[in-house]
Amino acid sequence: MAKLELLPAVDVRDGQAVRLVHGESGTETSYGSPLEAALAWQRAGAEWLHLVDLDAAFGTGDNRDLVAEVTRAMDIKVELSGGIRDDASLAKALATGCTRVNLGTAALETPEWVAKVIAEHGDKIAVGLDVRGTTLKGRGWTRDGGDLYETLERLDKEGCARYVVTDIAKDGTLQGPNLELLRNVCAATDRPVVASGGVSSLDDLRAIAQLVPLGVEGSIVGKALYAKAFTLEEALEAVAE
Ligand SMILES: O=C(O)c1ccccc1N[C@@H]1O[C@H](COP(=O)(O)O)[C@@H](O)[C@H]1O
Repeated sequence: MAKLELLPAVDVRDGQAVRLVHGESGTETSYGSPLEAALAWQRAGAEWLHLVDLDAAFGTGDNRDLVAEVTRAMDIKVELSGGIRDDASLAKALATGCTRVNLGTAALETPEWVAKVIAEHGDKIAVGLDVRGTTLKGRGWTRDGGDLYETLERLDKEGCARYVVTDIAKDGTLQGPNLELLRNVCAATDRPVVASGGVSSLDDLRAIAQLVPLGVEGSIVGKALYAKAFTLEEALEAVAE
């Protein structure tokens, strides 16, 4: 059985590595330098980094130069997201050397552009399906963007390579992942799925790893690592079993 990939997260707001609760602006807990956080995950054995420019996602400015610096400093694969919504922001993101980008709002608001960049860049493009219930959310998770399964069907037809599925109700809460949502999305698409939101324990990661045969390829881990619920080394060992 393929191993579950783990993607430790570094979310950047106002130049700092932060965690939010339910993705809500104003709930930030700060964890210092994004570069130091990213290097710490790399030293601990991460093969991937999930790097988010939260200001760009919220429309409160951006940390583009900083996330580019962090990406360039990494020897590991980087999934870059936040505010990648047009040709200029996509070109800048891809120029960092990241392995892939994750598009959120654009997939909801400018579907023609997303279809075009999927056709041009293939698996360098993932789409983030950030949901409350089955309603997609864009613009810093503040604006409704349509139905999850209708959008998934459209993106599948356009050749989208993979999806990053976040249950907003779980994100940053340490309440455990939404396994039912992950199972439902895997049943609706044959593309790989990266799970996001709610991981609180090594048992949560083992439960997500059980979904690998269904199509779950990886899991983002954020708050649990920063809150020291377990170490990244322990997490990597747990999913290697
Ligand atoms: O990751 C978060 O906590 C988060 C919170 C609120 C908004 C967005 C968040 N994350 C990432 O942002 C991108 C979406 O950015 P955009 O809509 O394309 O500008 C999404 O991929 C999430 O990874």
